[in-house]
Amino acid sequence: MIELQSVTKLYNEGRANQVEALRGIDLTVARNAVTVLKGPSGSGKTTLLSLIACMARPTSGRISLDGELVSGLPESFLTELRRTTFGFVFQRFNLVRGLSVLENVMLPAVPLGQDHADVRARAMERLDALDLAGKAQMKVEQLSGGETQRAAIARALINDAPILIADEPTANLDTVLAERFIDIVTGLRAEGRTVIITSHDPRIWGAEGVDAVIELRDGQITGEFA
Ligand SMILES: Nc1ncnc2c1ncn2[C@@H]1O[C@H](COP(=O)(O)OP(=O)(O)OP(=O)(O)O)[C@@H](O)[C@H]1O
Repeated sequence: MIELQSVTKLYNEGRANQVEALRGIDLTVARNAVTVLKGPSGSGKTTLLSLIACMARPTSGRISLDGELVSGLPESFLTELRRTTFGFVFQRFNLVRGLSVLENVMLPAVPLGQDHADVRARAMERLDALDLAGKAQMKVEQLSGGETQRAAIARALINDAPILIADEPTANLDTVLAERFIDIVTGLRAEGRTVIITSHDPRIWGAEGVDAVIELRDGQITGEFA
C-alpha cells in the first residue's frame, strides 16, 4: 500500500513564480491494482506520480510504501528504491535513439551490475511477451508508435519492478493500441503488480481493467472512484 498524508509540493518555493502544484493530498493507493490519476492539464498528475515514484520529494507531508516512510529517506536510499521497486514508462517513452530495441530494454539493468547474458535473456523474454522479439535488433527510431510503447513497457519491466509507473502512456496512440496497452496492464496486475498511470484519456480511465480512478484539480483530489 502506498499512503500519502497531507502532501504538498511547491515549485520555485518563496519566489515570485511559486507554484502550488499539490495542496494537501491524502491518498491510499492499493497494491496489486491499477490506479489512474486523471485531471486537466496542470492539475498535478505528473507531480503526484513523481512523488509516489520517489523521483521527487514532497515540500511537506508524509509518503509511505508498504508501511515504510519514504519521504524522509536520504537520496542514496531513494535511488536504490527507484531501481528495485519502480519501472517507468515516460510520456515520450525516452528510449535512446541509435540503440537497438534490445539494448534499450537492457539499459535499466546496467547499474545493477548483473550478468550480461542473464540480462539479455530476460530482456528477450520481456520483448517476446510483448510480441516484439522479432524487432529486438532494430533501432528504436525505426519502430511504429505502438511498438515504441511496447518497447518502453518491456524496458520498464526488465528489473521485475513490482510497481509500474506510466505518465500519459496512450497520449499518442490510436484506439487499438490504447486497448492493447490496457490489456498489457491488466496482465501485469494479474501477475500481482501495481500499476499507476496518469491520463486524461477517457479510453484509459473508463477501461474495465482499471480498479481506481483518482481525480485531481488544481493540486487537490476532487474525486475517487472504484
Ligand atoms: N519543474 C517545475 N517547475 C515549476 N512548475 C512546475 C514544474 N513542474 C510542474 N510545474 C507546475 O505544477 C503544476 C502541476 O503540473 P503537473 O505537470 O504535475 O500537471 P499535470 O496534471 O501532469 O499536467 P499535464 O496533464 O499537462 O501533464 C502546473 O501548474 C505546472 O506548470
